[in-house]
Amino acid sequence: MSVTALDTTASLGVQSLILSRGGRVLVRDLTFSLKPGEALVLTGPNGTGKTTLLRAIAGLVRPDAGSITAAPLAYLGHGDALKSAETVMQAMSFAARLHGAGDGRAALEVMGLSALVFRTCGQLSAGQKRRLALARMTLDPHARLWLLDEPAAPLDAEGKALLAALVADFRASGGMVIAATHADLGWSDVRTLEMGVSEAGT
Ligand SMILES: Nc1ncnc2c1ncn2[C@@H]1O[C@H](COP(=O)(O)OP(=O)(O)OP(=O)(O)O)[C@@H](O)[C@H]1O
Repeated sequence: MSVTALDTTASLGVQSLILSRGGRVLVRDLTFSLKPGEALVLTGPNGTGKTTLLRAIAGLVRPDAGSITAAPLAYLGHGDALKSAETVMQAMSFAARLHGAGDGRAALEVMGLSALVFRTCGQLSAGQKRRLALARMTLDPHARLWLLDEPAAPLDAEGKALLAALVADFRASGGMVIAATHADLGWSDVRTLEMGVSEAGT
């Protein structure tokens, strides 16, 4: 098991960022920073670059210009990246072993999935898959920044509350969160960046 001291000084810095896709500039001269414990919610109409910005911060999209300095991060995209034939327990225990984080049962319980450990991922509902993907993401003890793309889209009211609690706990431990969403996530004390209207950050 690996033990790493929590680096609560790690942060995120985005400087003079320009991002374009398909010949269209989506993000023009964006500068912002996040400190430990802070959360930023990306909003805005379809196609305005929320996913692109998250992917750029994750290092999956190359910026046209500018710089991004990010703390160790975990990225959860639109898809849940689960293998249909694996059971819930297999999906969790593989990730748990990878991160030296026990067997993952505690994280399953937090997301209300304890009764489903022997079900295959392919048999889960959309909301159950999302809960599992979120539970699995929490197993990475090194991540100081969570990048969440539409994290609550298939979640019911209870799932949304569990996600909000997960995020609040993570922030309380110095974690940072950026989430793209069309829904009201109900998180307290968040900053908002509306894409496609003003790309000026703080
Ligand atoms: N690989 C690509 N090649 C060309 N254009 C792309 C590519 N990926 C995304 N785009 C375009 O970039 C724009 C921004 O897409 P993005 O997915 O970042 O938007 P979004 O704000 O997350 O949208 P939504 O609210 O629908 O999730 C869209 O017009 C999309 O068609």
